[in-house]
Amino acid sequence: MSSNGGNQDSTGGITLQTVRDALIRQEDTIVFSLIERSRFPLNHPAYNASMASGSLAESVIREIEAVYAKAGRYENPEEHPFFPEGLPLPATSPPKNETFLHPAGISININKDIWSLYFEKLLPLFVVGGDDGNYVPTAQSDLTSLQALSRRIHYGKFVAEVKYRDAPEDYEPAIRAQDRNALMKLLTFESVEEMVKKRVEKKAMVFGQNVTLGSGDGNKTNYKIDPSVVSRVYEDWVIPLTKDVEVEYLLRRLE
Ligand SMILES: O=C(O)C(=O)C[C@]1(C(=O)O)C=C[C@@H](O)C=C1
Repeated sequence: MSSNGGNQDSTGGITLQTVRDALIRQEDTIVFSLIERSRFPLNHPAYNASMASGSLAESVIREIEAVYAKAGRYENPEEHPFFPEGLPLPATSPPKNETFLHPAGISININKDIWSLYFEKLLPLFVVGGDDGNYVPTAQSDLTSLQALSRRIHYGKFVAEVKYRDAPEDYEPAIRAQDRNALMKLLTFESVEEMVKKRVEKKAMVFGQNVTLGSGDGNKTNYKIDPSVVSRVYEDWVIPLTKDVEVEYLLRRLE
């Protein structure tokens, strides 16, 4: 819980409200990162797998992740690499903090799905077509967005752990039966999802409005990315994938 101001010990202080607050704070990072990415056109050659070792985006991100791995970034249970295979070990061993999460769920990593979804479905929704040749800054911007989305989606582990600890008697029968549908039902709060979708749409309006000093065009509101697209990104992918992580985590909660 380090990135959002909640440095807790193994159990202390983490509640459904604090994990939801962390998700709300992460919305800011996601919305800003998508706005920043929209500065560049699609720049398809950056992620078209035409290079021997995959796309330019992939090779840049692999190198950056290797540096991060050496620095110990992925020792934090909130961080998940996109290319975990063959990463170097941390140069110095970080202090071993006891984690809040159940050990069997820590290794869940759905970044491969997030990666293909991001490039195939999400980018074309809010980025204009075209090619301005800025491939490396584009790849860097993609990584920032991907990490923000990945952190939020994998945060489902923390949400699931809190929900389980709050009511183990509700979750245990479904976990023992390995019943995904029952778990999905138990962890779903539709009214919360509605609020999330509305709030991210509003954030996209506030953070992405074009600011001018002239008084003449005050009623011509113009956003850097379409706020309804941000809401849709949450509705169609961010929330469902967070819930998938929650279910996967809970299925392993009694191992
Ligand atoms: O806040 C929760 O309870 C969550 O599990 C997070 C979340 C979300 O992804 O925003 C997912 C499932 C719930 O239905 C509501 C919201």
